[in-house]
Amino acid sequence: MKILTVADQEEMSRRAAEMIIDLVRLKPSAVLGLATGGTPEGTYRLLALDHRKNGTDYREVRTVNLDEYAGLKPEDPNSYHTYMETHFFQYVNIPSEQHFLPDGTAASLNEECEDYDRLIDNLGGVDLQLLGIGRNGHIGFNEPGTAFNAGTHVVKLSESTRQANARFFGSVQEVPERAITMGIGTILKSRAILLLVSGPSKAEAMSRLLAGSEPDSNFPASALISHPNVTVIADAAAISAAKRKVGSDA
Ligand SMILES: O=P(O)(O)OC[C@H]1O[C@](O)(CO)[C@@H](O)[C@@H]1O
Repeated sequence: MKILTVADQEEMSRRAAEMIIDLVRLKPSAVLGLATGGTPEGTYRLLALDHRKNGTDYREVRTVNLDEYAGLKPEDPNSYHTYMETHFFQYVNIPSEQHFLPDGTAASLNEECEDYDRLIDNLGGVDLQLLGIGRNGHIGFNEPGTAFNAGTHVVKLSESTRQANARFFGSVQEVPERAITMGIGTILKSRAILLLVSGPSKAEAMSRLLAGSEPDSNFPASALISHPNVTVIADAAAISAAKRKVGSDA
């Protein structure tokens, strides 16, 4: 796992956008695994800017998102379908039939999960998976305790995740209790993984990544240790808060 420390969230976003642009230029039909949440918003903004200014071409790109809330229709303002449209898809030229997200309203969520893993395989697998990290170390919506070989599945969201995401909804009660997420096993099949970590709220998770602990299912991001091609871009705020945490725990 390669850990790059950068000055701030803007530099983190710029480095991440550069990696994605380089990949798309090298492999125009790349399969991009995409993430939601606050962390990647700057990266999407810079990709949109680059597309407008430099014309990076996304016509052949396919995208698969990590997760979606159960029960939210694609057009719901809080769905991850809407997030992706708002922050990225509307600004670049990926044909809409090449955007894939799990359907949180499918009649059978379990079948939807199986279909989603099949879809990713049929696309030839993910070339680069973008990830954020939850305060408890979750990746996608894989909460602590998830098996590292799990495929796409339905999860019950932890209280801390619902609290953290309440800022996007009116209140914590409105945050759905369940979601569909790519499993850690699905994520680990990606050929390359780019994990973005920003801000002091990620101190606990970042300190565990820095410690390079053994894979532990209670800390989902530790699954990434076993993957041969993981880059972590962390801003100084996350790194220094993590180091302070290690110091105060010692
Ligand atoms: O980037 P944020 O908003 O801090 O969220 C971190 C992680 O939590 C999630 O939003 C899920 O709770 C992930 O999609 C994201 O990677």
